[in-house]
Amino acid sequence: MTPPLLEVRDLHVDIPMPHARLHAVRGVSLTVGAAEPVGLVGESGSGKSLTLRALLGLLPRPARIVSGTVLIDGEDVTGLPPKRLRRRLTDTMSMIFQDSLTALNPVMRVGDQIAEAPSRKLGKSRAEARAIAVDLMREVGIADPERRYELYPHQLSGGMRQRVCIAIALSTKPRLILADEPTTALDVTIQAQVLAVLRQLRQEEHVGLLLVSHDLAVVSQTCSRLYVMYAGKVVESGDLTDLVTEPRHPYTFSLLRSVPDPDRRVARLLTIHGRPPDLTEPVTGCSFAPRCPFAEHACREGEPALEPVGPGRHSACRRVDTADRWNAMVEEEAGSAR
Ligand SMILES: Nc1ncnc2c1ncn2[C@@H]1O[C@H](COP(=O)(O)OP(=O)(O)OP(=O)(O)O)[C@@H](O)[C@H]1O
Repeated sequence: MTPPLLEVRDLHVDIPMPHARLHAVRGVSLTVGAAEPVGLVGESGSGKSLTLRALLGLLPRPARIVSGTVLIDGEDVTGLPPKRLRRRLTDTMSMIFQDSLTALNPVMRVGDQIAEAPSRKLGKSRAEARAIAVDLMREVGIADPERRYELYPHQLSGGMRQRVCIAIALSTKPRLILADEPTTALDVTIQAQVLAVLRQLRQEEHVGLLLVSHDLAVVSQTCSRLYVMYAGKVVESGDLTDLVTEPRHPYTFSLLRSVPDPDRRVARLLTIHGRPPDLTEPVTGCSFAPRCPFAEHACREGEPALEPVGPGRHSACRRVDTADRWNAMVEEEAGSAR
């Protein structure tokens, strides 16, 4: 069997604080296949960005990787000397950030920023690098690329700037793009256009995608497989359609039921009360139990591991129940509260 393009095993990231240590990523494992679009979802602070940034050695200070293994095409690259490791990672992956304005150099023409990697890393002449940049601009849907090549970031709209960032990410010919909330700063129409560009890259250029978002709608439009993160851990994973139609973890269920769905018969939206646990303290029991509408006494004892719950499906819930039953319980409770 072909190994996945990227495999992460048991990644732990800590953030030393003045009087404590925040265990922000607590044993995340995931895989992304060649040309596969994979989503990483969860609410703010669940450790999605740190997971993504750790992969490219772009952790913000003072966060640091405590342990974990990264495999590319089945080869463990973690033990490579730092320079070779960096090379291997950046040859395979590039990253797109949420804020295109800070990601771009404000005093450099956008075209030159796209042409930089082809000329510096791929050894192309100025003219060749320029031609590559213009092609990339066209590929990501920037009309009139020759003219726009000359513009500075502030002269472009947010959507156009994000396209420039995608073109820069593509300029090193990566096999995988890591995208951290790439559309969060954009309005809905532009968001849809940028997501369409990412989908098209996968289909036409066979570039894999690991997309981080707090927004289930965004990942649902773009990805075929999902990892759901909560309090620094993956609590559920599986095929998008299965996971959305039949969630197997109450956190995923609650996320799905907290947004309006025109296809759903039940009208009531679920609010996830409370806050995630303080990860400077040891987690005892299921980290979601204090907020879980279905938690039992046993859920507060020992943190449940991520276990297989079906073909390609994993869930870290002791009470692997059906969404139908959960829906019925929520409706029943709503009924008795009325
Ligand atoms: N540079 C930093 N210094 C201190 N704490 C940090 C730093 N970066 C992240 N954290 C903390 O680490 C935890 C995980 O952060 P992370 O950015 O990965 O979350 P996230 O799921 O991507 O959410 P968001 O979308 O809000 O960034 C959070 O509690 C966050 O406050």
